Amino acid sequence: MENHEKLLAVKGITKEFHIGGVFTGATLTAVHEAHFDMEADKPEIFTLAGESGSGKSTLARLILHDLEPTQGSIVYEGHDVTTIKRRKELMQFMQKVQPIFQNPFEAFNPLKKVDRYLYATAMNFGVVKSRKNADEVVDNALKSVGLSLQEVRGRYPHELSGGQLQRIAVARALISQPRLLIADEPVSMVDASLRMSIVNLFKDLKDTHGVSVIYITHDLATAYYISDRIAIMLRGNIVEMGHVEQVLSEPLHPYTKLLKESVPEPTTKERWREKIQFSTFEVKEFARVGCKFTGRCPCVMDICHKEDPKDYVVDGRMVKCYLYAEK
Ligand SMILES: Nc1ncnc2c1ncn2[C@@H]1O[C@H](COP(=O)(O)OP(=O)(O)OP(=O)(O)O)[C@@H](O)[C@H]1O
Repeated sequence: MENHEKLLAVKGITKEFHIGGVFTGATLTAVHEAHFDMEADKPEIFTLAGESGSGKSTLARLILHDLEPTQGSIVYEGHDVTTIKRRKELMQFMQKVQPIFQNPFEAFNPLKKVDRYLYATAMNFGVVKSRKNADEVVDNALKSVGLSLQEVRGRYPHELSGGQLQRIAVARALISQPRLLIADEPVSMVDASLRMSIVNLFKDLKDTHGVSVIYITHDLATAYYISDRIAIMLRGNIVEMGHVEQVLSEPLHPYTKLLKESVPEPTTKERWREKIQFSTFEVKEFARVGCKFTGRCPCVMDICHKEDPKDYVVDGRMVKCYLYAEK
């Protein structure tokens, strides 16, 4: 693929799901007109954060071409991913944009030696012509995640820790030399004591290998620690987006403020507290006209019930809230 200014441009992407029965069903907008860019010449860690059901995974699946959008486009290095039809194009795209999943134990068959996955990936993407030539490629990928082929060769998943397995999953993703990793809650199933090393690994991949990462999490503490920018999602909408320091130190959207307050101060003991669940609000909030946060917002105004707020730019960050509408 050629060089382009933007690595990724998400343009007004929307995904609706039909829920319930044929006659009694409803439409749930899991992602609503999301847009953001990532620069090609400036690797970054971009976090999508928000409570459960805010649309983070749906947005990730849309970018990965795993779901078809209802509306909008996703442009990777100048190519609209949403129009990919041919397998060859899909393989070229997958080579450059790789997913990392939440549960490393599910990513590997317990009856299969883990190195086989790495060799198969090298072959499938045509990185090497034969398995005989793959040792160096596999070893290099493992070394980028702090392991080696010698340590991993011939071992089954149960012989490795969750942290090691997640590293191997990252190594596997690196074999095709991707420019973008999409990591959906990559540390939440990993033992607490090993999480920081995985989080640091993403930072290291960005700094030393120029790999950009879309990091999806509930956890604002790790988001703060590794991200360059952050987008806060609420019921399918990106409600605040900007530099992580700015958004999390001085949040503007009342929802970002609430999320921040739900997280304890990042003492080493408590920083990993995970889920922020508000699931009883979920269905009501998705169906709400106007801002989805009106039922919980301490600053709610009449206008908020009537129409979706626009994206306002305040001090270089985007915030979707009438409090910041130009007077
Ligand atoms: N295939 C589907 N059919 C119907 N509804 C779906 C489907 N996939 C997701 N949803 C709904 O879309 C909304 C957003 O879900 P999504 O998984 O993207 O949120 P999330 O922020 O990633 O949550 P979590 O952190 O719990 O994974 C939820 O209400 C979910 O139930």
